[in-house]
Amino acid sequence: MREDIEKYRRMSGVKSDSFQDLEAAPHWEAYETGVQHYDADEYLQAVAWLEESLSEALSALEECRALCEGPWEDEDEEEKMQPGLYEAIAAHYIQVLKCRQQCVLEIATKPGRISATEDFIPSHLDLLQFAYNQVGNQTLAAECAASYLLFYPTDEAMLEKMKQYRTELGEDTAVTHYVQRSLMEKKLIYYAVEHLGETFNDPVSIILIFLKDQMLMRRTPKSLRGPLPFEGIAVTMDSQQMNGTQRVVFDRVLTESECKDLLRLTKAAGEAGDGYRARRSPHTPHERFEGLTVLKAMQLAQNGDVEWRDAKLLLQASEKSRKIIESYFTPGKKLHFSFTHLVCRRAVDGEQEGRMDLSHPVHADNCLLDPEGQECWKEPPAYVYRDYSGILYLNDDFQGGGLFFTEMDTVTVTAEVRPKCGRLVAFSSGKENPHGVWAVSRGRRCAIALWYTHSREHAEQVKGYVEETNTSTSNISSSAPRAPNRASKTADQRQKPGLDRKQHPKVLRARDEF
Ligand SMILES: O=C(O)CCC(=O)C(=O)O
Ligand SMILES: [Fe+2]
Repeated sequence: MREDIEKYRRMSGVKSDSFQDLEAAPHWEAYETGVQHYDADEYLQAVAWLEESLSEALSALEECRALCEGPWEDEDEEEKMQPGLYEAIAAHYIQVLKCRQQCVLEIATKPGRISATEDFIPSHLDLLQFAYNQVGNQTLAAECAASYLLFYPTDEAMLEKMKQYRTELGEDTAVTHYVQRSLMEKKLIYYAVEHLGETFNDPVSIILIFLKDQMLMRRTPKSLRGPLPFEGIAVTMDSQQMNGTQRVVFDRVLTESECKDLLRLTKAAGEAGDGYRARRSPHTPHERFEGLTVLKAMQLAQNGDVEWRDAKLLLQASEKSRKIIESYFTPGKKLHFSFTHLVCRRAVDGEQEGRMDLSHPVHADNCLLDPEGQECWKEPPAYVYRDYSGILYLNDDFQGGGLFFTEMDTVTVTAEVRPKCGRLVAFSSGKENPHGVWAVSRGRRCAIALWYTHSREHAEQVKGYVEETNTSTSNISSSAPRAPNRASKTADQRQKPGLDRKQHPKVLRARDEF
């Protein structure tokens, strides 16, 4: 392509302005220039560029929205949705609304990237608010703060700033219009979800969190969490106690004897050598990995290499965890297995002295974490279809090996979980839950790592086995007594992992174990 362009350039009559970049996104160029000035503390220039970017972004949004009016994109859907005139009109209108909502993602996607930058519009307001304040324009700073609060009405830091501005406040009318219109569209779509059997995956959930909560509160005033499908399981820590969102720790999912049986199976896993794509030490040379998939366990059982009972127990434990996580996080919405892996990490003797690394570097399970850009790119090679993650621990007789959650910076630890037999930690697989594992410095740490998806296409192919064992799942440790609540860490107890404890790679990271 470059050569072609050079060839055209050499042709007589072709001028440089004859070349037009049809993919150009002026708001992105302005945004990046604005952010560069902002980072260099050049706030006057930052303000000019960011204002330009914001107004370009809003007009790109209008253009995109205008293109949503039009014929059906999906003819199959058209056929499906033709029961009557009113229904057809409603379905068409809902499609237009969904398309318009999608536009927010389109403008927030940097040319050349697949996934959108989260909070693109609000982040303009956040930066502008600070920059205006720096250049002494409190009125405009306050306007930006007020506009930002339209997106995040309860953001404490911004509310605090608003108090400080103590000035005659206005709101940026363009942004007010944008937010109100978006809210109205979401309300209509949600009406359709509730009454017309539509489904909707909100592309931008910021306003939605607020809106959906209000709507759900009306219907289910008490708790949004579903009841657990098994007796005897304790919720030891919830999201709030873990200083995050969509995180939970359950205890007593397995009994001591079930853990023992599963640990017996891990011995076979070590021998079978089915660890992380045959790499013995995918994350650190100081530990050896041994892994066993459900399918492999079944094959080994078929060959008589392991006990059927143990292989079945692996499947039952996985299915039990799936049911618990589904009913806790997504009551009424099916979660499929996406991948299940019985994994042990064994400290290599004589390799622990002066060790600085982690057993598993900080990562998110469905996106590529970019701590510097405070982004997590939901694009391949990440396993983007993973929606929830679970880890069911089997033992605690090892040193180190705690699971920890961090902020997006990958260094500020917000919660820690000490593995032990029967403890299941579960969390949503996205950027809200970066996590890692401290070095295992002595012994062998075993757990069943579980990933789940809402997407049927990405469901793990062990369905037949699951159905076969489904009826007996409820037998495993379903009547154990409840465990006592465990004290949680408060926000001010958050710690930064010391540099002596880990390395912080600065590059984009994919989960690289398979
Ligand atoms: O074993 C653990 O505690 C976490 C492992 C993990 O995060 C992963 O495999 O993605
Ligand atoms: Fe993970």
